[in-house]
Amino acid sequence: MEHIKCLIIGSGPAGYTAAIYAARANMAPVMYMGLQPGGQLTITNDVENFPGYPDGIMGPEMMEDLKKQAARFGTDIRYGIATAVDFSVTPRRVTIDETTELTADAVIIATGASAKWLGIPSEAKLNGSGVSACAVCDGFFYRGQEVAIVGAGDTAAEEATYLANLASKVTMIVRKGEMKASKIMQKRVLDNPKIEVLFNTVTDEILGEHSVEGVRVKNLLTHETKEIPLTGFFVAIGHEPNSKIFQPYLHHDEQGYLKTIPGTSKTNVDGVFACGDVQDYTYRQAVTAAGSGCMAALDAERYLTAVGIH
Ligand SMILES: Cc1cc2nc3c(=O)[nH]c(=O)nc-3n(C[C@H](O)[C@H](O)[C@H](O)COP(=O)(O)OP(=O)(O)OC[C@H]3O[C@@H](n4cnc5c(N)ncnc54)[C@H](O)[C@@H]3O)c2cc1C
Repeated sequence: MEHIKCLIIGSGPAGYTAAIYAARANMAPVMYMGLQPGGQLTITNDVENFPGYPDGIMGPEMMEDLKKQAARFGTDIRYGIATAVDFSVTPRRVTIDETTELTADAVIIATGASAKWLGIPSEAKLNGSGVSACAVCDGFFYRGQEVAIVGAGDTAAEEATYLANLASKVTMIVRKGEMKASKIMQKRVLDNPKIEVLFNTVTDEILGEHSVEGVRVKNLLTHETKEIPLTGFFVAIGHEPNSKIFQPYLHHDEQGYLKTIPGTSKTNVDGVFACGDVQDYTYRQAVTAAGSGCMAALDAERYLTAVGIH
């Protein structure tokens, strides 16, 4: 069975940053990239808020740069998905693609979180062309334009308020007769003159051939449909952290986000570290993921030194 000193699971900004630091610290990191090599940024176009790119950069290109940088220092980057773990034994045991067993002295989990989508065909067709699951990332592109946001929780309410600072009008589409968001967030939305909330309403179809031109919504009480012209369509119905296989061993919240000791990347299991969106319900940005990837590599290096593994 192969033994690895530092195993990194996931190849988003968190995983690659951890790999750069781990490789430069002589930790011989091995990375498994998972189903989505490069992570969430490979499904977006312009990234304009990652420091160091004054003219912005395409998401896939930025992830290719990160990959090259991690490889340059010797990271062993492999295709494969971690399908099972056993963190009750030392060294920690990980199964790749249900067949390959390996052991690792330190494990860095950087498996990210996946946005939940409505699942309608027009949403998939226009994803990245006006459809987005990240208001903080993409709201800027719709300055002075009309947008819609779907969702009813705190994140949707927060993102609607964020969008209202940029867009000329925000239509918030809420399936039920009330929001799930906290009372204070609801009030903030309802008091905002730039936000119109459509209760008991669902998205029938996002309109447009090559980019979003509008949305057709349906009122569930009256069954009436109407078309609203707009250019941006945001989905804020939640994220699912990719943490299922780790949950039997690692502390997590009710949504599955892994818990780390505040101010560190340490989980409740020695030698197992978590970074990026899989442990971050709050910020979920590339730069915060990268920052926590750096923390995970440094925490792993100090752990290996402390237990005498060189
Ligand atoms: C449409 C969109 C646009 C965005 N735009 C921006 C932006 O402009 N600026 C910004 O800062 N942020 C943006 N974000 C958010 C940003 O993409 C995330 O915060 C960031 O990618 C999180 O990085 P991560 O490394 O934690 O995880 P991810 O990028 O989610 O990567 C997770 C990695 O883990 C792998 N993985 C998962 N499970 C397994 C497994 N079992 N075994 C092995 N590997 C596994 C996946 O294959 C993937 O490589 C955007 C997000 C979306 C969806």
